Amino acid sequence: MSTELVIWIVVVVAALLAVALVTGVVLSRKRRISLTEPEEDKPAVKGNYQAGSGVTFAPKVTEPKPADTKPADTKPSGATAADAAPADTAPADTAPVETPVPPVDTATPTTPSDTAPVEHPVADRTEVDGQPGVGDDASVPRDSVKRGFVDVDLPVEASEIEEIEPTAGRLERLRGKLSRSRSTLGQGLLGLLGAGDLDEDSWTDVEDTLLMADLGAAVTDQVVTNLRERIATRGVRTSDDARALLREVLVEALHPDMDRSVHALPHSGKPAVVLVVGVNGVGKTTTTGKLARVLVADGRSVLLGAADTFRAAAADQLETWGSRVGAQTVRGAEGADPASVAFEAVKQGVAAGVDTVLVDTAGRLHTKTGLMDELGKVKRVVEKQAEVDEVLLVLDATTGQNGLTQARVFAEVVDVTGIVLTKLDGTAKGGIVFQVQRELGVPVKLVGLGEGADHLAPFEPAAFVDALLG
Ligand SMILES: Nc1nc2c(ncn2[C@@H]2O[C@H](COP(=O)(O)OP(=O)(O)OP(=O)(O)O)[C@@H](O)[C@H]2O)c(=O)[nH]1
Repeated sequence: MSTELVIWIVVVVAALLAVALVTGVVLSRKRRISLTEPEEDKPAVKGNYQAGSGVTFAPKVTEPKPADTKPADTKPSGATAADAAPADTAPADTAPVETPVPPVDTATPTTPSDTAPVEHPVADRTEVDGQPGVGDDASVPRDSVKRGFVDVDLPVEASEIEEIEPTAGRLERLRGKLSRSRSTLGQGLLGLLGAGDLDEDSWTDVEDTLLMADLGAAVTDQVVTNLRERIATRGVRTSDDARALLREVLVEALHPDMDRSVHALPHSGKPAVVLVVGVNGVGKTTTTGKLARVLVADGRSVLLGAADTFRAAAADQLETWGSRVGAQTVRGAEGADPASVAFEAVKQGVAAGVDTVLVDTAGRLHTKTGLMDELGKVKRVVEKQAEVDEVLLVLDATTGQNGLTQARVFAEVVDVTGIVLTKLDGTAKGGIVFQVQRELGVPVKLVGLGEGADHLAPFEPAAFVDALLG
């Protein structure tokens, strides 16, 4: 073999090696590029991941109370009829419970009609804590078929409270809530009066029934005297006659002519200011929230003042109500001077031109004179900004005589202009309504008939007596 041939062989081999080397490098690069391609697809995967964060697709659901009103755009696309109603649910004294829902792909919206929902293990799980369970994929595999929208059934409570009930006729609709008082007072009295001729013992039983229902001695005297007179002059032949007479006398005792309108509308270019006062736990914050809800439903703008700086949770609770109805809440630091918070709330309300400022005050014990003086200070300080139009004293109907004692002390400190009697649903002593009005000479304007957001009713004497008599 000649030297020249050897050289050619070496050159050819070297050339082949070079070609192989270049090909190997190119193939290796190509492989790397193909690995990066899924990275470019990541936005779709990322989209799914974000959807599962709970921000966009986690409607708040509260039990047993109303949840926050969320802007419409936070509702899951493809929401069900239940979703479509305002997510305004959530009890005030309970922090709203966030219920994550399974992630829904927003990157490529589809509808159930064009893409049949595809089963997904996470969606099927009942405990939807947002984390994959054993056997689940950590995320939706990229190559899996995209799911359509998932219909999420909200708890029944949530959809029930989502619609704001009109206030007119609420007492009639909620009359069932007075069943305990009806069975003791209404049915007891009807039974006695409908039994025919009444002897002294029967009248004593009538008196006892009225006293047991917390009408108090003075109102009981008045009712019995009126009943005896009218039965004597008109006569009672049927149970319907007895019912009509009893109704007449009880309605009269409730002074139906009293002005029960809540003074919560603006005047003189300034918002109306309503102070909500009462001792701890009677339902002030709840009532403030329910009232805000009613005002907003009537088209009024409301600002809430969380002047209960004594209990931090009260401000949170009020703020929750505020967010549910779209009302701003002004609050101070825990332990701050309640008067300064009330002052600031009214100042901001005036500046913002709202219709009503509702101030929830601290529920101080009436035995603590200094603290009660503080309430007087709240009123005086607020009045530097705007007139206080209404001071609503909230009383818990289940506390009976104790509630009356509280009422007297509050009436000494501030001019109470209206009474809200709460928790009438939980007592057989609905007769407290009669007594409290007589004691204070102030009308019961609103009654609380449950913990639900719409369980606040304007007080109407005739409807109340009808509910008691069944
Ligand atoms: N059944 C029933 N419960 C009510 C009613 N009104 C309020 N409540 C409940 O009473 C409890 C106390 O209500 P709050 O509004 O926190 O009372 P508060 O007076 O603001 O209490 P403090 O902030 O401690 O002064 C809550 O569990 C309410 O849900 C009512 O009309 N009926």
